[in-house]
Amino acid sequence: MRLDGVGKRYGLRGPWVVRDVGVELPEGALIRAVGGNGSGKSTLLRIVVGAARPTRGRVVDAPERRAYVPERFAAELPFTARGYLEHLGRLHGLRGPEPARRASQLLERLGAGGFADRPVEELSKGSCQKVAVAQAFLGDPGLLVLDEAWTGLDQAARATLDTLVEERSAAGTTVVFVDHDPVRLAGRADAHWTFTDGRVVDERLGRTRRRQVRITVRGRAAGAKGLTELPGVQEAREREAGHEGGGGAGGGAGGDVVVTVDQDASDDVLRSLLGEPSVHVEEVRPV
Ligand SMILES: Nc1ncnc2c1ncn2[C@@H]1O[C@H](COP(=O)(O)OP(=O)(O)OP(=O)(O)O)[C@@H](O)[C@H]1O
Repeated sequence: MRLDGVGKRYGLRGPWVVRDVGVELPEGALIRAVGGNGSGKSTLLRIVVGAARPTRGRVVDAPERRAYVPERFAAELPFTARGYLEHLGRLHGLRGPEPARRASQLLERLGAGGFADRPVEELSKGSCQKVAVAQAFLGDPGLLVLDEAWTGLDQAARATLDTLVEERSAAGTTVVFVDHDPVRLAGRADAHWTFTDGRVVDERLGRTRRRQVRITVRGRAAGAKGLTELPGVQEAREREAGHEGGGGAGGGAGGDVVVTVDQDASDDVLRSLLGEPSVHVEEVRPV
């Protein structure tokens, strides 16, 4: 994905708050946006995620599935926290019991299980922010944009959000985030976008990501279990059942397993997967 000559002004004669921005968003990159108040970060993030249109320029090759935690979350919702997340889960393509399972799991992880059945509009600001965060992790997006998503969360939920972001990033989602804490995900970012009066300097941090390959297999009865012990395997994850393109059975029994493996070890891992009876290799692709 990339932005090409993107500019934005509000109103016909308003000042340009984003000017001629050309940046690349490589698949799976973790990008931090940095800059003073009013420098254009939120405006550009809205354009990146498709929540606003650029006045000039264009957004090229944006992934279809996108998730967003906006700077301000509209809390006047006629739903309970759980009901809202389940509803969104279905919109994200989750089927059967999956929306409920994922909603409960995310609310628990964020320490929000205790108010899952209260109306969102009655929740405290921090609790509401947990719902705002949870909704962005329901699906399996190609792009995730977080605009000060940590703000208002308690310490435990902030740490959980760090972990959720790292999980998504390891799974190949491109992530763009803004946060006031300068050490937030320190050492993890692949690039910094530094904003000054709407202009952006794209600094590649040269974090050496090892080249990796993602192998999707179906029919492995033991799910992801044991796969991370194979040399070169960085992650093995059961794809959520009921998700579009996901395996049907769930719990790993016959569902899809996505294995992320260092490229140098990928031939050996493929050989051992192909050696397993009843395993079908669905897809092999570089990350
Ligand atoms: N809907 C809007 N209508 C008019 N002007 C806007 C609107 N949204 C933002 N602006 C203006 O655009 C400029 C950039 O705002 P933006 O929110 O993108 O900056 P930011 O870097 O995210 O700031 P902060 O760190 O304070 O959140 C500011 O001058 C702001 O007042």
